[in-house]
Amino acid sequence: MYLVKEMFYSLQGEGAQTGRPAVFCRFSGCNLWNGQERSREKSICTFCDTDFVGTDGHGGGKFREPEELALAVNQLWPKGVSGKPYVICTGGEPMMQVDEALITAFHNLDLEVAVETNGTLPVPESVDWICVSPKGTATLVQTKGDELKLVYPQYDAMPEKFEDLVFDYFYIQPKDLAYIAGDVGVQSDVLRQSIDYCMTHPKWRLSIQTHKEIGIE
Ligand SMILES: C[S@@+](CC[C@H](N)C(=O)[O-])C[C@H]1O[C@@H](n2cnc3c(N)ncnc32)[C@H](O)[C@@H]1O
Ligand SMILES: Nc1nc2[nH]cc(C(=O)O)c2c(=O)[nH]1
Ligand code: SF4
Ligand SMILES: [Mg+2]
Repeated sequence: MYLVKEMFYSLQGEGAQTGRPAVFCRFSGCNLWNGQERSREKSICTFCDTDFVGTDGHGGGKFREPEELALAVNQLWPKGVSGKPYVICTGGEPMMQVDEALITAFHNLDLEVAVETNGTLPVPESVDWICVSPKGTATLVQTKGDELKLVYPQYDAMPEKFEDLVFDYFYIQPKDLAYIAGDVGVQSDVLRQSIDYCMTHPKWRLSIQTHKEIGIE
């Protein structure tokens, strides 16, 4: 059984695939936060910008079989849009649910498969695009992939810790402070610090959450 919060067709807003059309499949639940605001502060991941609780979002639900979920995703790729359909498995933490059977079901329908993961759980090699976004003190187990996209700054997870891992692209993504309760800093300072870091460490590129800027999902 796969629990999905929501599914929608949009453009990848972040990282190396920015601007690319994709079906987003947002899995329910996360291993670094239970999604309840009252436990945010004491969770391992404190700045999450996403509601991943339950299955009540648009296109969300419970899918008994991998083929059933793959079909539902495939149906969100608009008829007549050329090219291979691209699905981004996100969440919540998708690797709590994504398994070989689901990846195979996607591939059998000729979909290209990406994941957005916090890197605390292993990702099968069969996934076509792996984006790892490390979180605070959480132990990283997925130490290779296509892109490493670090939300910045995180004082328990600074870029130096990750720069020798095996990824093709390294991104700094300014932390969006809008979701954090209390006095947590100034958004313009976060942006300035992120720009400064990239300008002094050319291995790292800036990733802006463009979907938030242009007002799409
Ligand atoms: C909601 S997470 C879901 C996937 C997975 N759990 C993870 O953390 O990578 C999707 C992406 O949004 C990023 N993100 C979450 N909250 C953010 C925030 N407040 N500011 C910037 N990026 C954020 C995550 O780091 C991740 O790259
Ligand atoms: N447009 C858009 N791009 C995204 N890239 C990663 C996202 C995510 O929440 O995982 C996301 C998202 O929520 N929307
Ligand atoms: S690990 Fe990802 S989904 Fe989980 S709380 Fe953090 S940003 Fe949100
Ligand atoms: Mg998002």
